Amino acid sequence: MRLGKVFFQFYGQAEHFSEVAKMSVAIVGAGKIGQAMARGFVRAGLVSADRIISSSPNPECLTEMGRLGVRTTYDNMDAVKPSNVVFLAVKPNMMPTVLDEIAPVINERHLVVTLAAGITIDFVEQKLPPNARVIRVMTNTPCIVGEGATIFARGAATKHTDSIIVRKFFSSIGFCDEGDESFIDAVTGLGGSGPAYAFCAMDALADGGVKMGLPRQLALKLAAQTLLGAAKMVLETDRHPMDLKDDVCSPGGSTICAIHRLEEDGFRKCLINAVEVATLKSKELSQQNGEKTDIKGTNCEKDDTRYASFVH
Ligand SMILES: NC(=O)C1=CN([C@@H]2O[C@H](COP(=O)(O)OP(=O)(O)OC[C@H]3O[C@@H](n4cnc5c(N)ncnc54)[C@H](OP(=O)(O)O)[C@@H]3O)[C@@H](O)[C@H]2O)C=CC1
Ligand SMILES: O=C(O)[C@@H]1CCC=N1
Repeated sequence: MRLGKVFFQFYGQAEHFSEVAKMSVAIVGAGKIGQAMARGFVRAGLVSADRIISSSPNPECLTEMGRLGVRTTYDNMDAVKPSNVVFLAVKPNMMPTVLDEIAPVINERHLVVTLAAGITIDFVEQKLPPNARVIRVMTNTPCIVGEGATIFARGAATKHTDSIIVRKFFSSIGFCDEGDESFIDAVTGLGGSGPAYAFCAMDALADGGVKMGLPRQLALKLAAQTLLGAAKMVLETDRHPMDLKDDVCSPGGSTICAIHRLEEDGFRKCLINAVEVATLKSKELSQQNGEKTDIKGTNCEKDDTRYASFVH
């Protein structure tokens, strides 16, 4: 009996996995993250480019998608109607318009996957027909090279198989796990925005190398490879980062002097604050609940009183 159940689960999942390759995929919004996902899925061999159709009013974005072999359209309905999985990759303030537009054609065949920061599952469900299957995802641009970090949360009408499908998509382009929706704003502040912090760190490290006489290209390569190596050690050794840090700090050596300087200059505090303000910004988008979302109008600078208690 138990073995039968295991067999059922295995073959049930395997069937869904192979079915993903046969699915028709819409990516509504052909911008940075839409393109990164499309590239990632195609590069991973999960779906062929011709099974993806992407819509956007932006001709340059569509040209980029077209270069991947992805079909393109200016009309969201052309993308959504024939698809099984619909990724919504437009800015949060466009979500109400796009949801109103696609709602009339969404039915039980569609799995709607929303990527918009701060837009809740509840908001999307309210805009779509009853029982629409909605999954909220937060991912990041390294999915373009198969190293994304994705957490997803399921809506009320989704089934276990929908989880399997989303997991299959995002596991093909990096780490993916299911989490509570209440995590998603913090996931945005850390994982969604995090690549930007890492790119800034890399550039600054390279500047340091250049200041000390290294050629720019070599400095950048060293900075990138060093962050990659450090990340791999954390992921593969199961040791705490501070323990790994200790191995680098020779007694009386150069690294401990640099660590002292980083502490004096508030390096760790800066990163904690960055994750905090990005999370709060994402939460603020949730509170505005889409319709009133105005990214440009929001000031999350250090002197903004809304953030004053969090940014020291
Ligand atoms: N960038 C990232 O790293 C991540 C982004 N996200 C989320 O993904 C979403 C997209 O972000 P991002 O890719 O950075 O943004 P972009 O501005 O790069 O892309 C948005 C795309 O949507 C298009 N668009 C605008 N209006 C419509 C419409 N009515 N119908 C269809 N397409 C439309 C835009 O065209 P045009 O340029 O003409 O406006 C553009 O092609 C956001 O909600 C963001 O929160 C989530 C995770 C990571
Ligand atoms: O900056 C943003 O709002 C989006 C969400 C996470 C990454 N980019």
